Amino acid sequence: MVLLERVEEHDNNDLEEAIRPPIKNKIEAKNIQFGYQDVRILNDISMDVQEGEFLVLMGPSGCGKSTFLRLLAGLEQPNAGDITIDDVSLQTQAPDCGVVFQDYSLFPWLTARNNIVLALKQKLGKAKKKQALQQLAEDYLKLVNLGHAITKYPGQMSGGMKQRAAIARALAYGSDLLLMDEPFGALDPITRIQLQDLMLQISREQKRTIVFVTHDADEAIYLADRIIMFGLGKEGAVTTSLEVPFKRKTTNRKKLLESEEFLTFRDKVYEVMNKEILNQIDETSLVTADGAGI
Ligand SMILES: Nc1ncnc2c1ncn2[C@@H]1O[C@H](COP(=O)(O)OP(=O)(O)OP(=O)(O)O)[C@@H](O)[C@H]1O
Repeated sequence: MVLLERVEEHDNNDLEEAIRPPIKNKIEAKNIQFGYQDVRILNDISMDVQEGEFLVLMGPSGCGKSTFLRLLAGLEQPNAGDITIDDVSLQTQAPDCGVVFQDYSLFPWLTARNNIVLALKQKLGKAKKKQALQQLAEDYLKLVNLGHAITKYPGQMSGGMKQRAAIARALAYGSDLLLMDEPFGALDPITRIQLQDLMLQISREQKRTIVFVTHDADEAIYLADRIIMFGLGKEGAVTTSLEVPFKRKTTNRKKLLESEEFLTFRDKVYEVMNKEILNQIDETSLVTADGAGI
């Protein structure tokens, strides 16, 4: 726990307390319903996320994955049902979570370090020593291998670097939960692989609870302890849970992706995905312009 050791050096109990990684962070969503006006998006969704679990959400476009993340982040309230973290309802206490989207969302006028210092200030309030916050921000940037870029502005960084900085900021900001909505969707394949490995390292070393949305089955299987597939039921989203049946990979990535167990499980994921997609097409697309079936 490099960061904690470093914080202890700062001799600042408040700061240490505030950024200490979580001890518990079990999430439970029970009978969640959510919609906009008359349109039902989520229908009776129940699931849990275990402490330290890497949960991946998949499913066809528009089925409500991002909406569900927004509920987990406390940005929207369910119309019915409840979400709790360690038995505390999000209706009574907002979650302490960091969020990473596809589009980096860094402040362009701040350096990488100051983007994180700002997040730490928002989290910790004022009256924290500036030097301690800067040091901590640098430590988070080193954690994501950006130690060489602490004074760079977003405009001077590649997409991969910006996304690393966004991950560092989310880690600094949220300690209960890390929510990631297609965070690597805009990156080239090599950078994407590097950041997947970074996320596995973070998940392993920091024991964060992570909920991650992707459309990429290989990425999902490589990262997840469990995959929850959203599908479009008649009344809104329904889910299927798929436990990844092999242990987290300290092994060689290429070997893993070519292994029998990986390929067999991928077939199963595709089967569920295809079923959901075909259901959606049945209900929406197989109709000609004059309303007749094809
Ligand atoms: N602010 C809003 N007002 C009305 N409808 C919305 C709003 N935001 C999202 N929706 C609708 O809610 C549904 C679910 O959207 P959401 O973004 O959660 O899906 P998704 O599964 O994340 O899709 P994708 O994979 O394409 O990102 C969609 O039909 C979308 O049009």
